[in-house]
Amino acid sequence: MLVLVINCGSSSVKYQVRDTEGSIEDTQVIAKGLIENIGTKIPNHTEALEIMAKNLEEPLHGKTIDAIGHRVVQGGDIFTEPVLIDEDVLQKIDDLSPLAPLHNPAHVLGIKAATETYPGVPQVAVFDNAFHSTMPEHVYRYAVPEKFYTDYGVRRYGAHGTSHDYVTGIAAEFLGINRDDFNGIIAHLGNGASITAVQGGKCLDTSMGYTPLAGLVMGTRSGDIDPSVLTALMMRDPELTPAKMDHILNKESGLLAIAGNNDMRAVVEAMESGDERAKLALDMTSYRLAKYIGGYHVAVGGAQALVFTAGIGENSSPFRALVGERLGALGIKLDPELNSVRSDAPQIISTEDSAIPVLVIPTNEEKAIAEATVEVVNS
Ligand SMILES: Nc1ncnc2c1ncn2[C@@H]1O[C@H](COP(=O)(O)OP(=O)(O)O)[C@@H](O)[C@H]1O
Ligand SMILES: CC(=O)OP(=O)(O)O
Ligand SMILES: [Mg+2]
Repeated sequence: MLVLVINCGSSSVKYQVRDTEGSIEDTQVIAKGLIENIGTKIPNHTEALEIMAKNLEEPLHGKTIDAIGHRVVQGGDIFTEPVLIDEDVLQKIDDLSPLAPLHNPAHVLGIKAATETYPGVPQVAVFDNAFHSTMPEHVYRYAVPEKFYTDYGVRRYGAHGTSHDYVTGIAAEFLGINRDDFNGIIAHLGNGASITAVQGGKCLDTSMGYTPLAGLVMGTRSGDIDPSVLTALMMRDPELTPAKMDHILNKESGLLAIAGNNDMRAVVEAMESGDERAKLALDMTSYRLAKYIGGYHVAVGGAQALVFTAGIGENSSPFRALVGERLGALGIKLDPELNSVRSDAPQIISTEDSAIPVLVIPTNEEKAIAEATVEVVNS
């Protein structure tokens, strides 16, 4: 079966075609690509998907796509497993946009565009929040009046779950631990970044919340902030509308606000050449992450491993080293030599006498989405 996996972000589309060859477990990549600058150089997602379809013509050699799997960040309380997309599902994904304002509107456009480009091909939505649906109530609830929860669904949902789930499975296997017995901490550090406390192979807690704005300091997102900052600023300046505030916290904050750049490579380079703002940004980012690691170590009753994944987690040894330096109290020690090796396979980067192993595991959301898509279409 040929599965097209589409990850529509707010300004980009990542896609992959995978041949499942009858095997759900081991899909092969036939073609992949990334289309950026949607909203600036490319007007909208419809045109982006037209470009994608053109790019795919040659690698597909006239073969047809059998199914399409979409990454969808937010399914709220409605979707906690992959579903076949119909009008009703599409409407619900759209209705959930306040819970993922950067992502869900883009997914809706992507699904509509794919329906036009590939009419009649079954489409499946695979939700980022699904893996986090096992969080207990005392973890996912906020200490605010109950009606916010009952009437408006205000609670922690989490994101990047497809990645956290996939990496959890690989980590347990790599360590030779039965997944159901595995307690670990998974740090998915990309443009958006989140960390998950895994207990018994399931999600116990995660740093993203009602929306993907919460938790860690990210490329352009603030992460955790005292909510009074928002109300105080908005009361002081009438020009600061909720939409503007949302934009500032999601798009103009994080590394970009402190260091003047949202790309980890550039920020590390700036720090190495003595830039004080870059150093502050990296101190803030690594400190926040280390604090979460300490908290989640306690939450899971002692993690058996700490895992780094995604763009920054897999590639930035300097950033991992900064985090590692803050974990001495837990007896966690990185091996500088192992940490400097770039590998496409799972690897250990901690010393032999580190209290727990620290791993780098390349994530593969597309593979997981393709597998889930095949399962839904076949069932
Ligand atoms: N070699 C590298 N060194 C440091 N950071 C990197 C490297 N390659 C990618 N990154 C970081 O990874 C981020 C993108 O991660 P990724 O997981 O692809 O994010 P997303 O899926 O949210 O687009 C970039 O913002 C960049 O800072
Ligand atoms: C949920 C989220 O933050 O996703 P991304 O990292 O792709 O922006
Ligand atoms: Mg990503």
